[in-house]
Amino acid sequence: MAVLKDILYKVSLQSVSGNMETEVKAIAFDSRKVEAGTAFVAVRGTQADGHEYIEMAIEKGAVAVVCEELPESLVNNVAFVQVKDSSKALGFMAANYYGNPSEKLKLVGVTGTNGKTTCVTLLHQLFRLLGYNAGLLSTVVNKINEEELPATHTTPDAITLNKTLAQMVAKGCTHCFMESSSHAIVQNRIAGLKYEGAVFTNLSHEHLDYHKTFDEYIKAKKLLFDGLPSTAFALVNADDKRGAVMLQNTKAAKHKYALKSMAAFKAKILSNTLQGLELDIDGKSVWFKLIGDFNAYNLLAVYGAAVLLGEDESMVLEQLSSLNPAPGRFEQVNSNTGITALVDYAHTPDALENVLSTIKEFRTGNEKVITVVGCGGNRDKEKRPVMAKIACDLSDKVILTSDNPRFEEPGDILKDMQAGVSPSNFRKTLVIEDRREAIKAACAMAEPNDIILVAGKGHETYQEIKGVRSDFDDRKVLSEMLNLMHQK
Ligand SMILES: CC(=O)N[C@H]1[C@@H](OP(=O)(O)OP(=O)(O)OC[C@H]2O[C@@H](n3ccc(=O)[nH]c3=O)[C@H](O)[C@@H]2O)O[C@H](CO)[C@@H](O)[C@@H]1O[C@H](C)C(=O)N[C@@H](C)C(=O)N[C@H](CCC(=O)O)C(=O)O
Ligand SMILES: Nc1ncnc2c1ncn2[C@@H]1O[C@H](COP(=O)(O)OP(=O)(O)OP(=O)(O)O)[C@@H](O)[C@H]1O
Ligand SMILES: N[C@H](CCC[C@H](N)C(=O)O)C(=O)O
Ligand SMILES: [Mg+2]
Repeated sequence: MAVLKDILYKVSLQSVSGNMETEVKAIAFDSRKVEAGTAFVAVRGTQADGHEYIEMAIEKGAVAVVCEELPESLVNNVAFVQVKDSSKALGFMAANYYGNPSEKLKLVGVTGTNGKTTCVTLLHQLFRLLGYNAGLLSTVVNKINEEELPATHTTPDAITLNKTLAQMVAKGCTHCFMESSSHAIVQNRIAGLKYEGAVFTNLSHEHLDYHKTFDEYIKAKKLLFDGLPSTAFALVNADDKRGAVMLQNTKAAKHKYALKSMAAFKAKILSNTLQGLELDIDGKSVWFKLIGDFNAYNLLAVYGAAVLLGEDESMVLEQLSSLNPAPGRFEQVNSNTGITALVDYAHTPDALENVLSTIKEFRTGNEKVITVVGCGGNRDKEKRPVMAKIACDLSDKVILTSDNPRFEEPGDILKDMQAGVSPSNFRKTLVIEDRREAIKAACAMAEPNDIILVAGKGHETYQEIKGVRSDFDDRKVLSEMLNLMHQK
C-alpha cells in the first residue's frame, strides 16, 4: 500500500487530475491483472497499446491511470496522470512502490550479446562462496541465495524486477547480479534502478528483428552505461570494438578487461581443453572448469567485477577456479559410448562460431564433428542463413532442425537456413524438422571419438510450437538417443 504521489516520485509529469493522495494497493501494466485499488499504467507495446485497455482497467477497479494520452472523458474518483513516457514512469513507480530496493543492494548489471547468463551465474556462485547473501536474475533461473524462482524473461518486467529485488533485501541479500537485456533496456524495465556497476561482454548480430539496425542495438546496450551514476563502475571488454563505445558518455569509473588489448584486468590463455581452461592472471596460473576461449572473457569479466566490488584478488581467483558453468552452456552429456556429446545455448552466429571453433581445437585425429542446430521462430531472420553456413563450415555433418518455431512454419525457417548452405556443403547437410528425430539421426551417424554438438536450446526444457510449449530437453533426448543407438 502506498500513496499515489509517493509512487510518482521522480516521474516527470505532464498533467495531473484527481486526488494524488489516493491509496494504491498495487501497480499493473496489464489490464487483465488489475484489481480494486490498482494504479494502471498504459504502455504502448509491440502488439497492442495499453491505452486501449484503460476503460477495462477502470471497470476492474483501477483507482489511478498513468498514461501518455488522456482518454476523451475522465472518470470521477479515478486519478489521471499524464506522462511523456509511460514505460519509464512504470520503472520509477515500481521502484518507489517496492521501497527502491536497488539502493539497498549492490546491484551489478551485465549486458552484451553473449555471456550474460554465464557471467551473472558465476558472480552469484562466487559471492555465495565468499560468504554473502546474494540474488540472481538470469535467463535460466532467478535466485534469492539458494532459493529458486522461475525466470520467464532474461530481465523481468519492472514490477516483477523490483518486487524480486525487495524480496532479496528482505532476505538479507547485500548483492544482486542481473542480466540486463537490450529489450529490457529500451523498454525501460530497468528505469529507476540504481546500479553499483555494469559489465559489457560483447556485441554481435542478434535481435535485429526488434532493434531494426545494428546501430540501434548498440545504442540500446549503451543506454545502460549512459545511465550509471558516478559512484558506479563500468567494466567493458576492450577486445570488442564496441567496448569503447559503451564508455563514451558514462559518468561511472571506467575499467577494462581483455586478452589482447591494454586493460587493467588481463589474462593469457595457457591451455584450453575439454577438461577446462588454464589462465595466467596477474602472473598467477589458475585452472577453471569452464571450456573455450570465449569463457576466458567471461571469467575475466567476473574477476574484474568482483575486485571492483572490493573483494580480495587472490580470494576471488581461488573461489572462481571451483565454479561450475551455467546449465546448458557447453554441457557434456555423459554416456559410455566413447562419443563426446555436447549441449550448448549457442543461438547467435557468433556463439555458434565460438563453440564450434573451440570444439575443432580439441580434435586430435579424424573424429567427425556432427552439429544439430535450428533457429527460433518470430525472431531475427537474418541470422538463419549465417548460422547454417557457420555450422557447415565448421562441422563434418550438419542436421538443420527446429528450435522453438513459435508461430512460424518450421519448414519456412528451415528454408531460410538452407539458403546459407553452399552447394559444396549440400552433401554434408540433412534437414530433419523434428528435433528429436534430428538428434536421433546425429547419434546414429556418430562413431566412437566423434563429437556431437546440439546447439541453440541449452538449458531450455521445452519446444514451443504454435504457442504451445511441450516438454523437450536436449540433454535428456541426447542421452536417451545415445543409449538407444549405441547399446552394447
Ligand atoms: C517484444 C517484447 O519484448 N515484448 C515484451 C513487452 O510486451 P509489449 O509491451 O510488446 O506488449 P504488447 O502485447 O504489445 O501489449 C502492450 C501493452 O498492453 C497491455 N495489454 C495488452 C492486452 C490486454 O488485454 N491488456 C493490456 O493491458 C500489455 O500488458 C502491455 O503493457 O513487455 C512485456 C512486459 O514486460 C514482455 O512480457 C514482452 O516480452 C515478450 C513476451 C517477449 O517474448 N520478449 C522477449 C523478446 C524478450 O524480452 N527477450 C529478452 C531477452 C533477449 C536476449 O537478450 O536474448 C528478455 O529480457 O527476456
Ligand atoms: N563471452 C562470450 N563470447 C562469445 N560467445 C559466448 C560468450 N559466452 C558464452 N558464449 C556463447 O553464447 C551462448 C550463450 O551464453 P549465455 O547464456 O551466457 O549468454 P546470454 O548473453 O545470457 O544469452 P541470452 O541473450 O540468450 O540471455 C553460450 O552457450 C556460448 O555458446
Ligand atoms: N533470449 C533469446 C533466446 C533464444 C533461444 C532460442 N532457443 C530461441 O528460442 O530462439 C530469445 O528469446 O530470442
Ligand atoms: Mg542470458
